[in-house]
Amino acid sequence: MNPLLTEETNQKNQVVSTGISVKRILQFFKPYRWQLLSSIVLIFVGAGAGMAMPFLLRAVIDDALPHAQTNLLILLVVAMVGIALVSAIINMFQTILSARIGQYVLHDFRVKLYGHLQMLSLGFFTDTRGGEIQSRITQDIGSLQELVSNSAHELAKNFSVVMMTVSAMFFMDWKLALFSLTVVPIALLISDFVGRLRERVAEKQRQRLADMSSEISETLSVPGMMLSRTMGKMPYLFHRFSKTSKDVADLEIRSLTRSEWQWQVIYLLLMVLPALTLLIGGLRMHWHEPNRVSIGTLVAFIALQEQLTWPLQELLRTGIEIRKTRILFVRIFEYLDKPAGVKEKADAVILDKGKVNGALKIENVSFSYEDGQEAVSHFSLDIPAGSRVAIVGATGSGKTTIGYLLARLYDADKGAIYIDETDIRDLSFQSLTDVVGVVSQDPYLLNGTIRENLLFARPDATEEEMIRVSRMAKLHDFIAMLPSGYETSIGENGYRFSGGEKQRLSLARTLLRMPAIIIMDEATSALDTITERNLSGGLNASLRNVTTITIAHRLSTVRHADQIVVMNRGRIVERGTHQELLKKK
Ligand SMILES: Nc1ncnc2c1ncn2[C@@H]1O[C@H](COP(=O)(O)OP(=O)(O)OP(=O)(O)O)[C@@H](O)[C@H]1O
Repeated sequence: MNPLLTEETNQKNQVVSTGISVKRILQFFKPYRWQLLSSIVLIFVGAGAGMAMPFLLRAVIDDALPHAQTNLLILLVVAMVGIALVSAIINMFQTILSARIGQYVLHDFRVKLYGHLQMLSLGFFTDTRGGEIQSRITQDIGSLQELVSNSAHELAKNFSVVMMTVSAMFFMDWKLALFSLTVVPIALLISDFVGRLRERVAEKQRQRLADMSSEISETLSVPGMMLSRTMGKMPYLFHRFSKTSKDVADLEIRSLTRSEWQWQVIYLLLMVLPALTLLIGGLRMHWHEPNRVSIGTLVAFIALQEQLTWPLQELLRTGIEIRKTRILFVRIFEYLDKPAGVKEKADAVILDKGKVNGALKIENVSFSYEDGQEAVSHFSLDIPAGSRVAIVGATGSGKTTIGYLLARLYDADKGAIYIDETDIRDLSFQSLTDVVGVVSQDPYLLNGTIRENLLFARPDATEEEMIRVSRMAKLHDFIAMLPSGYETSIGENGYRFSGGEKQRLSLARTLLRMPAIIIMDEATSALDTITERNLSGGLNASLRNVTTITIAHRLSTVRHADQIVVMNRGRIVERGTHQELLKKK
C-alpha cells in the first residue's frame, strides 16, 4: 500500500489482534532458562537478606536503645550494614543477568524475523507497503527492547522489595500485615481496568507509527520526492504527514491521561494506609496482652509500608506496560506466521558450479500471481546449454514472469523447470544463484561506490576481473573518466547515474559471478541503439559458453538469438529464428 496513493492508509492496514499464547513467547526464553532460574534465585536470596532489616530496626528500638546496650547496638548496626552490602551486590548481579536475558531474547526475535522475511515470496514484498516491515523490526521490537531495558531489572528489583517487605510484615505482625495488604486487590483491579483501556490505544498507536514510518520512507525517497514534486503534491503530503504525526501525539496523550487518575487513586490509598495503621496499632497498644503491639513494631511497620509504596506502584506500572506488549507480539508473530513462499529442501542438491552446462528445460509451466488470470500458461521450452534464446512479446505478456520463475523468485503452480536435468526446486538456494544470474531492466544498486556494488556479487574478485567485466559491459571507459574512478559513489539506488549506466553496472555485476545461465530482462533497454549493438556484439563473443535468455519487446534487439519465442497472454504463440519469424510476417 503506497502512502502516496492512499488517503487513510491505517484504515486498510488494521492489524487484527489475535490471541497469542504466553507459551509461544516463553519458547524464546527457553535457551536462557538456566540464566532465568539463576535470576529468580537471586531475587529470592536478595529478598531474604533484606527481610532481616526491619527486625534489626525493631531490636534497636525495643531492646538496644531503651536498655542502653551499646554492644548490642553496635552488633545490630554492623549487621544492618552487612545486609545492605550483600543486597547491593545481589541486586547488581541480578540486574545484569536479567538485562542480558532480555536483550538476547530480543536479538533472537529480530534475527528470526529477519531470516523469516528473507524466505517469504516476492509477492509479500510487492504487497507490503514500504516502511511497514522496517517499522515492525525496528519500532516494534525496539519498543520491546525499551521495555526490557527499562522495566526488566526494575521489575525484578521491585518484585524482590515487595516480596521482602510483605514477608517481613507477616513475620512481624500478621494482623497488621493483612490489614495493610487490603489495598493490593483494589489497586490491582484499577490497574487491570486501565491496562485494558491502554492496550486498545496501544494498538492504534502502533498502527499510526507504522503509517508514519511508511510515509517517511516512501515520500522522502528519491522516487517519492520526484513524484510529489512533479505532481505538485508536496502541500498535500505535508498536510497528511502532519495529521499522522498529530494522531501519534494525541494517542499518546490519551494513553497517559487514562492512566493518570489511576495513579492518583492508588497513591491516595497508599498515603492513607500508614495513618490507619497508626490508629489500629495505637488502639491495640491499650488492649490485653496477646494483641499488644510494641512501639518498635509499629515504627518498623510504618517503615515497611513506606518501603512498599514506591515498588508496588512501579510493579503495577510495569504490569500495564507489559500488557501493552501483547500488541507488539501480535504484530511480530503475524509476520513470523506467514508461510515461506519458496522453500529449500532439507536434502537439496548442491551443484559443482564448474561442471554445470547450463541446459534449461521448461516443461508445461503455468503460474498466476493471484487466483484467476494466469501470467504464464502451459509454457514449454528447451534451451540447449550455451545457446542464446530470446523471449519477445507485448507488454504484460508474461516475459518477466518467466525470468522470475527461472530464478525461483516464485515457484510455478504447474509444470517444472530443469537445469541440467535437475528440477530447480531440488537445488540448494546457493547452487541456483551460482548458476542463474538475472539482470533486470530496473536494477537495484546499493548506496556505495562502484567498486562496492561490483564486489557485492563476488567479494573475492580481483582488480583485473573487475575491469574485465566492466569492459565487457562497455562501462570501463566511462568509469575511467570519472575523477574517483571505481571509488565513485553512486548515490541512493544509483540515482547519480543515468539509466543506461545503471543497467551496465548491473550487467557487469552479474558478469563478475559468471553464472552458466544469464537472464537479461530488458537489460539494455535504456541504451542508445549504437551502444546497445556494440554491447550485444561484444557479449555474444564473450559469453559463448553461457546460456543467455534475453527478454525484449522488439525483435530487432534479439537478431542474433539461436531461438526466439514470441509470447502473448502467457503463452508461446510463435517460435523460430529471426529470419524465420520475419518471413512469417
Ligand atoms: N506482483 C504481481 N502481482 C500480480 N500480478 C502481476 C504481478 N507482476 C506482474 N503481474 C501481472 O502478470 C502479467 C505478466 O506480467 P510480466 O511482468 O511478466 O509481463 P511482461 O511481458 O514482462 O511485461 P513488460 O514487457 O511490460 O515488462 C501482467 O498482466 C501483470 O499485470
